[in-house]
Amino acid sequence: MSDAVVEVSGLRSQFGERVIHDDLDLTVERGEVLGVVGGSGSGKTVLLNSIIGLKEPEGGTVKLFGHDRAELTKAQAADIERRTGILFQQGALFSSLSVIDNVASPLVEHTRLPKDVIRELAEMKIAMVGLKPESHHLKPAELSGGMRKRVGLARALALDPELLFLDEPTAGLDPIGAGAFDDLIRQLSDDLGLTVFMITHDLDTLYAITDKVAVVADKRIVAKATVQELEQSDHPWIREYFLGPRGRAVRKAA
Ligand SMILES: Nc1ncnc2c1ncn2[C@@H]1O[C@H](COP(=O)(O)OP(=O)(O)OP(=O)(O)O)[C@@H](O)[C@H]1O
Repeated sequence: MSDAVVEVSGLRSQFGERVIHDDLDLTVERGEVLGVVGGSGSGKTVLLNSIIGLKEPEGGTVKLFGHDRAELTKAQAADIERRTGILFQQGALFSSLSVIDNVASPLVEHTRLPKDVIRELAEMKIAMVGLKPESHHLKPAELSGGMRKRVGLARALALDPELLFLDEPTAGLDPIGAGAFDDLIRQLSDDLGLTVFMITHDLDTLYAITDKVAVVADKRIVAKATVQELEQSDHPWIREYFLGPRGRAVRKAA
């Protein structure tokens, strides 16, 4: 039996007349770290939004943990929300809340745990992403971009999700910060068995931590394979991406 955590079949997405996805299929297996790449405007974020329920598909089905999104009961929707963590591109932190309150917010919303337990759990998550206790009382505006991403990740992990969505997690980080963030995600996946769906433009990330890479082009997923397999692809966009100058530089360094 397949152990798919995400199953997208025949997805059609449109804005007015404009078709973004047409008959798109994608499966994400349990425990997999999947990179999602594609040209600018190819529909990666729209795909993410369709999977997490921020965009209603115009056709096809999206299943999470075996449940069709279109047929969820309220209880199932809440259960899926609890089992899913999301790190948006800009971190999407609450600017008026401190680091610890940001990380605690999903616990406050989704559990009835006592305050001190919530605090302890939030502190654990903050430590897990490599931030020091001194950061607890800082506000998002007082943090560097890399720290903000870590806080966003700690918040995404607050409810111990099985499935984590990341939208360009290393964008805006310097190469050393990005490398450290990659290592952290891989380690979390290995230690906690997390399934990761990660949109990225970062070739270093793809080579360093993904099990498979899905390529969005021509309104569908044109390939889902390892980076080594994609290097052999005949698809023009994939060839340019992996075998162009940037791809060559990354492979040389690897
Ligand atoms: N709310 C919206 N209304 C109309 N068009 C939209 C909307 N959201 C996205 N689009 C269009 O859908 C297409 C896909 O957008 P999407 O953000 O998914 O691209 P992307 O692959 O994530 O790009 P990038 O790598 O540049 O972030 C784009 O052409 C965009 O203009």
